[in-house]
Order: sequence, then C-alpha cells, then structure tokens
Amino acid sequence: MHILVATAVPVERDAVARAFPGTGPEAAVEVPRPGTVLHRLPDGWDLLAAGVGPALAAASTAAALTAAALDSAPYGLVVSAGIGGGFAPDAPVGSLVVADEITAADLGAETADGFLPVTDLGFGTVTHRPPAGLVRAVAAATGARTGTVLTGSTVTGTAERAALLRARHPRALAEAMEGFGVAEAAAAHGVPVLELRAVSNPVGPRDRAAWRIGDALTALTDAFGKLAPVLRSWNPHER
Ligand SMILES: O=C(O)c1cccc(C(=O)CC[C@H]2O[C@@H](n3cnc4c(=O)[nH]cnc43)[C@H](O)[C@@H]2O)c1
Repeated sequence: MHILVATAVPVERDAVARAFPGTGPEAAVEVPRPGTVLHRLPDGWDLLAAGVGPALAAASTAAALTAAALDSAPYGLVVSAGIGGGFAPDAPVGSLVVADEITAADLGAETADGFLPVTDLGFGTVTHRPPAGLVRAVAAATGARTGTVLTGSTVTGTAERAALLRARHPRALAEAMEGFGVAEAAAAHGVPVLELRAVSNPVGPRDRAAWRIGDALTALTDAFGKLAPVLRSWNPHER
C-alpha cells in the first residue's frame, strides 16, 4: 500500500525517516510535486513536510494526493504526524496521542453566546474520524493514548484558552496545527487518514522552557518504528 506521511516541518519528516533502518533521511529520493517536494523511501512510503498550519498542510497534501492519483498510484492512507501540545494530565509531555477524532477547534463563528462551529451554522465539517480498527491497532502497537486531536491556527498560550478548549472538547488529548487540513485533503480524495502526535509541551500558558521538542522527535521516530508494520499490513476494507 502507498502511504503518505505529512508533517509540518523537515525536522519532523526526518524524525519519521529515521524509523526506517537503512533508509534514513539521506536515502530518500526527492520527488518534486507542485509547490512542494516528497521524500520517497522504499516500500511505498512518501514523506512530506507539508508546512505549518492547516491551510498550507492541506494544500501540500492535496498536491501530493492529486499527483499520485494522476500517476495511477493513489495513496491507501495519509498520516498527519508530528509534535503537538498535550492536555494535562491525560497527555503528558513525552506521551503519544493517536486521534480517533481530528477536529477543527476554530472553524466557526464567535457569538455573544460563545463559539459556534460551522456545522452549527448549517455547513461544512469540523471533525474527521480515522478508521476505528486502525486507530486501535496503532494504539496497541505504540502505546499511544486515543482521543480527540484539535487543530488550530494559533498555539494556545493561556490557561484560560486551554480550559475553554477542554470544556468544548472533553475528549481532547492534544492540540496541533495541521491535522484537520491534512484530513480535509484526504477526505476530498476518499483516502483514510490518521493523526499521530508526540507531545512536546503542555497546552496552556506559553513557556518555551517547558517545550521538549527533541524528546518528542525521538518519540516520533520510535513510534513509527513500531507502527510501520501495522500500517503495511492494514487492510483498508477492514475499516
Ligand atoms: O511559542 C513559542 O515560543 C513556540 C516555540 C516552539 C514552537 C512553537 C510553535 O508554534 C510550534 C508549532 C508547530 O508545532 C506543533 N505544535 C506543537 N505544540 C503545539 C501546541 O501546543 N499547539 C499547537 N501546535 C503545536 C504544530 O502542529 C506546529 O506544526 C511556538
């Protein structure tokens, strides 16, 4: 199966590549795509540093999906992966989170009575659900916690915002900035999606000293080493 792994930035992409023995970042073949470039590993794995934020992540992922479809080599799965913020205490720094719901946290309207998601306004989508059986298999293989991963265009920087998000989304375990964009592109192509986040920092008051990006990147490499055989053997018909 042809798998696309979309990260935000190259350091995350290269952390994923290090999970493939003998085919680390230096072994990847660069494949140009409109506005971006794929890093192609053996066995059907394509890695994409899609960009930070939902818009660029969606655009880059859509470019890769479209090119693959036009080449009659469509992807069987898209994985949004990278570092993310964790909602304490359920997703501590260093833990892994796999999304059973990929939810846009700020797609809607602010009203005098609070936030309304676009779905309450009668249009659009705010949540994508990965295949439940695959989520269970990934969680079992990696030890990842399963719950909602929120996508936003702004990194939460206060305890008040973190509490507001958790009140709106009680199953939220992590926050990031690309998953919903990647999921929208995958949905447009009818391709299933996963989101896997390695927690680099707590969601809440901005404290750069609390970020553990290096540890999270190592956890990402370890996770892909464990989940690669799960993804390879997954049968899309057993959703
Ligand atoms: O505010 C800062 O000083 C700061 C320091 C390091 C990184 C950032 C980012 O904006 C990283 C955004 C990037 O990483 C993902 N990410 C990681 N943690 C979070 C989070 O708590 N909330 C949202 N996104 C997060 C995200 O997917 C981006 O790709 C800021």
